[in-house]
Amino acid sequence: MDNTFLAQFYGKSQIYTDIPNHLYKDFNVKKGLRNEDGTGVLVGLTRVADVVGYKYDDEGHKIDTEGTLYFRGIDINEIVKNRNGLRYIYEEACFLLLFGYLPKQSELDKFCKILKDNYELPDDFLEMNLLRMPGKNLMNKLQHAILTLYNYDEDPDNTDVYETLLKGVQIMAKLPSIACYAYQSKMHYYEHKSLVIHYPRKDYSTAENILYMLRLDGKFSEKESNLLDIMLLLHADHGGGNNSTFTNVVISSTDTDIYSAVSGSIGSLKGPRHGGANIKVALMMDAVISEIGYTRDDNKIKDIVVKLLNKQFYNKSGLIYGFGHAVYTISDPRAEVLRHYCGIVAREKGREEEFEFYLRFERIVKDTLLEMKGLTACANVDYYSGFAYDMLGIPRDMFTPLFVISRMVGWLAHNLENKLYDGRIMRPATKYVGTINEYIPMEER
Ligand SMILES: CC(=O)SCCNC(=O)CCNC(=O)[C@H](O)C(C)(C)COP(=O)(O)OP(=O)(O)OC[C@H]1O[C@@H](n2cnc3c(N)ncnc32)[C@H](O)[C@@H]1OP(=O)(O)O
Ligand SMILES: O=C([O-])CC(=O)C(=O)O
Repeated sequence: MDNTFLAQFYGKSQIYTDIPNHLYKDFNVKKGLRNEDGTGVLVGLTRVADVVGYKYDDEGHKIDTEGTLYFRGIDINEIVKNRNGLRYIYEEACFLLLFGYLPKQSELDKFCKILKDNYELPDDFLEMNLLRMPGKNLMNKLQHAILTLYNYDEDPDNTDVYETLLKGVQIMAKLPSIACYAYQSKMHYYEHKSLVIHYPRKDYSTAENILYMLRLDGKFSEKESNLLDIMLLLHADHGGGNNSTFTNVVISSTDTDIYSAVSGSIGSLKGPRHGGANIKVALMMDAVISEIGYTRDDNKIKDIVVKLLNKQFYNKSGLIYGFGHAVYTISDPRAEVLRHYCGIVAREKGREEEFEFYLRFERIVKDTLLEMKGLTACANVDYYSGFAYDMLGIPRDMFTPLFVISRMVGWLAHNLENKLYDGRIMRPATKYVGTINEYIPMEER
């Protein structure tokens, strides 16, 4: 495509289209839907999850606190701590998020059975949509696959709340197979690897099936599936304000089908400032480690951190992926859990040197962000998740798709809540700040 003219039009357009930055302040526009103090503009009420990173003192000043994440009022740390050998901790969290209470064993069994009965994909779906049409990016492929599921639904445009629950649970159950097969298909087509297709097993949990479907020999240890189960739990929801969940609710508020809304959420989660940060962290750490190795020299690490912030290294975005958060400043509770597990697994797998480097890098990034940008920022969930997945032998292509598998339940829970208790089409306003112009006939321009 010859872009010369487009470049010329684009260059000329800026005289006509420019919006001076001060106007945002003049009209009190909340850029990024944020208040002056960085907190999010209130756009809804929820009882699904609470993301706590600050409180207000008596004078109304924002005070940063350690991060806490509650699912239906229960601290996620309590869920992780009380695991007690349960194989279905993620499924238990799904029940909790969807129905608001902790299931009795019999209720959890019934819920898991519904998921298991829906694990498999419709006839010909695997062949027609995944094997014959491999995708070079799994997130885009997931969007495509979800939109295609619409065609297999007899009543896809039914947006009734209960129907949405049924459809959503079916999507949740099928996502692990879709993602794993999309990965296998990509590897086979683009990398000429052997095509591995294991059908999901009904005696396996979501976490177990993912490991089973990804591995050639289908084998995994209990420790590995336990860690993945916890990771799925940690990613399952993050309140109504995170970009992909908000996207879901915005799209659904038009009363469109759930397949369109989920596809939109996947598009949002792919972004490197959101869920896609987990791949960026892995790539950034590759670049850092190949430059300075697992050095214990803080100065060398600081130099590279400064270069990252000054847009002189890696992708020159100026961002350090895996750090910072819209709500958490002092700590992201999910990163705390993951750091703990990464330490344990790294020792078992002989990867202590790498883990210690991650710890040092984390400390220096935090100090440098404060020093250079005045920003109190912590490692977020995406900083340690890739390292953990890597130790589980999970390929990078699957990092963000795993987030989708896990977060689907959060999207669904907020979608249902919004349908039940808000239900109005989302329609904020923008202020026109251009001029009013005459239409000039062609011969006079
Ligand atoms: C699952 C998740 O979505 S967790 C988040 C995953 N994303 C990442 O890890 C990407 C890196 N982090 C970021 O881009 C940001 O911290 C976000 C998107 C997570 C949050 O963004 P915001 O809430 O807008 O950031 P915040 O208001 O705290 O940032 C203020 C300033 O600090 C900068 N900043 C924030 N995080 C970082 C970072 N990781 N590296 C460098 N600078 C940063 C911002 O660019 C901004 O600078 P500016 O005023 O010069 O433009
Ligand atoms: O809350 C956010 O903005 C991003 C996040 O951590 C998540 O969605 O898990």
